[in-house]
Amino acid sequence: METIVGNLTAEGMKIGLVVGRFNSFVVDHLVEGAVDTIVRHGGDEANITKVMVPGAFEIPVAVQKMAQSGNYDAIVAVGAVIRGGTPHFDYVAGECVKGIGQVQLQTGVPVSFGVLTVDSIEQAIERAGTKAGNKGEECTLAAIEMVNVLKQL
Ligand SMILES: Nc1c(NC[C@H](O)[C@H](O)[C@H](O)CO)[nH]c(=O)[nH]c1=O
Ligand SMILES: CC(=O)[C@@H](O)COP(=O)(O)O
Repeated sequence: METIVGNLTAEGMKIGLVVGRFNSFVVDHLVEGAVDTIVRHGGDEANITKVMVPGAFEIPVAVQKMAQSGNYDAIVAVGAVIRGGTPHFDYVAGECVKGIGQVQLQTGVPVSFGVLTVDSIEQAIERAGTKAGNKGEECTLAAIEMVNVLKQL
């Protein structure tokens, strides 16, 4: 049986980082985790292109344009959607994840989902570098691995 596994070296990779600015007090830590992960795995910070958009709803269109450019080996999307008192959360989070998934399949460019979808600020803080890890770090590792997996297919 042949098993294909992607290693976690980011050497030579050009990575797009699309950042939903909403809830920046949390998202800034996701960005830190993403950049730190790329550098710690052999990537060059000079090869990261960070794009700021207003919120999670705008992430997919920026991801799409970057993926279609052919200039990036992978794209990492980070943001934080925190549930409020109305159904708005469902629409924002739903469109974000659907759009990102569509771009990945349409372009073949690995796009990792590092957008927190949480019920409280506390849950967001826990997943932005405290007791539940850093979603920016996790999704960046996934992006790096997928670049190295897809190269072998
Ligand atoms: N409530 C959150 C938003 N809302 C803003 C939308 O993402 C979008 O920017 C606006 O509807 C204009 O099109 N965005 C988040 O990223 N996180 C939230 O909790
Ligand atoms: C995710 C959201 O859009 C949310 O933060 C908005 O809060 P609300 O539902 O109370 O308007």
